[in-house]
Amino acid sequence: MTAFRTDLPPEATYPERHPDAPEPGAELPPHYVSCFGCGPGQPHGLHLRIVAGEGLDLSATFEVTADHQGAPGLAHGGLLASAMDEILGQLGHITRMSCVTARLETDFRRPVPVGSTLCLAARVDGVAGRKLYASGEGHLGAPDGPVAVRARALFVQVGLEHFTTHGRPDELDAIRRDPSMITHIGDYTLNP
Ligand SMILES: CCCCC/C=C\C/C=C\C/C=C\C/C=C\CCCC(=O)SCCNC(=O)CCNC(=O)[C@H](O)C(C)(C)COP(=O)(O)OP(=O)(O)OC[C@H]1O[C@@H](n2cnc3c(N)ncnc32)[C@H](O)[C@@H]1OP(=O)(O)O
Repeated sequence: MTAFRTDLPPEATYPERHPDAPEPGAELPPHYVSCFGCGPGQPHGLHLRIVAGEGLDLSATFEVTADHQGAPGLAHGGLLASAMDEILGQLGHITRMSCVTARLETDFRRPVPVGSTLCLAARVDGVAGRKLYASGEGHLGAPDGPVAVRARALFVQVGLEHFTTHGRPDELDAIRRDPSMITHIGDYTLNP
């Protein structure tokens, strides 16, 4: 049988919920105000509002609008993958690991009509060193509705230098002027 690169390795462990993780039921702050997935200051974004679960899990709703079309009246698959990337990536808030997506696998199981609400769920499956394994689904209409999209991902923990080395100076300078544009996870310090 084929082993997928997001299969949990044998050395993976299941981490504790971090004591500084958002309270169960709390809405997560956007990690960056201009993020396409969660940023309130991003006019073209998905504006996902993500809520912490009891354990190493998150939920969110994605209102699918005419702006999200691929085929007429149907959501674009790439945007559905983006929504899954966002909620899976935000699991770093629960483990306090600042991560970037290394691999994202997506199964599209049903078409998602414009006007539908997609109820997203995501959970940590395990951690191995810097690697965080996660999976999730998007349910049509309700949290127990039919599964329209399923995703598994591997995230890799990175330090602040990942962003300061690769990010565009204009945006980095704007954050230095107004650090409230980002939410710190883990060991980020902007002005060491
Ligand atoms: C002042 C500014 C501050 C800004 C901060 C603001 C916000 C913070 C932002 C994000 C974090 C917060 C929340 C996230 C929320 C939303 C989700 C959206 C997330 C994204 O949308 S993020 C964009 C897309 N994302 C990328 O832009 C990544 C590009 N990429 C790289 O930057 C490198 O590629 C990296 C870092 C991934 C690894 O590079 P590296 O050099 O550090 O480490 P290396 O290559 O050794 O990999 C280590 C181990 O992972 C294994 N591994 C790696 N890749 C694999 C693959 N594809 N499949 C299977 N295994 C893989 C290796 O095999 C090895 O495994 P082993 O340790 O067992 O050998």
